[in-house]
Amino acid sequence: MMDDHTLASTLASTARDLLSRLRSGGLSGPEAGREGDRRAHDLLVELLERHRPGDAVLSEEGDSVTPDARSGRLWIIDPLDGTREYSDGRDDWAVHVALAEGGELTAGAVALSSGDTHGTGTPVPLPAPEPRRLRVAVSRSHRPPLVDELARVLDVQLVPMGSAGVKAMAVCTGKVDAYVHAGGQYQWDSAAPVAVALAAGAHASHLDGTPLDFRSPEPRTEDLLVCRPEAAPVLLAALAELCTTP
Ligand SMILES: Nc1ncnc2c1ncn2[C@@H]1O[C@H](COP(=O)(O)O)[C@@H](OP(=O)(O)O)[C@H]1O
Ligand SMILES: [Mg+2]
Repeated sequence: MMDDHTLASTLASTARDLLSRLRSGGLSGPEAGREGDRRAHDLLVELLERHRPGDAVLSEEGDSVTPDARSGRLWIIDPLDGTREYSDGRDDWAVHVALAEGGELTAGAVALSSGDTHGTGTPVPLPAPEPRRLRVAVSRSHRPPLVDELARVLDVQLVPMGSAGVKAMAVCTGKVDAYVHAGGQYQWDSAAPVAVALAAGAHASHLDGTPLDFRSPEPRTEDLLVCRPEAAPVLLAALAELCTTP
């Protein structure tokens, strides 16, 4: 039997490959987003039923889960993160598969459109820091005003891109130093990216530094910081200042 880390990576890669085939088969625009979301969800649910029949699943495209499921083994999946970018024919989309046990993230994988899959089974440590202006990944289409404020007070370079998984993996590969989001998101947007980033040695928390909660029955979350560990103190201090300044 595959262990949970291997299963998360295999499932994410399999759904990513399906999504890539759908698009290269000519699907585009809003129909690509709708079909991609649905087909990737159906595939992941079917594979989880086959490989982990006793486990619960929380998916962006599925139903809510019971409190019992929250205290046991719960797969938190986003079959297509960055649906807008996928529909637009861009490459900044990803598949997220994470496992939470009693609310603790214990495995996860993010499959990128490039063919790379980052997983907790084979975590790659963050590359050495580079002496440069801090780079912060930010949503293209849900850009929080707070990050423009952050760029002003800290003189950071903002790098817009789609998908929470793509942004968190950009921290893991050293393309950027941080990913900052505010204004809302869901547990399926952050669970796998956070599991992989933590395994690679990154910092992940709310913008006020409090831990993320994947046991909460409310799937909506407020904000997210994923960053290189040495960047966390300066970012958290600046964010605390901005959040208390009227
Ligand atoms: N303010 C907000 N409210 C709800 N969801 C949000 C949000 N901002 C971002 N998201 C979700 O977070 C994911 C990453 O967003 P972005 O690409 O803008 O960084 C997207 O998931 P989906 O593409 O799975 O819907 C998006 O819908
Ligand atoms: Mg998403």
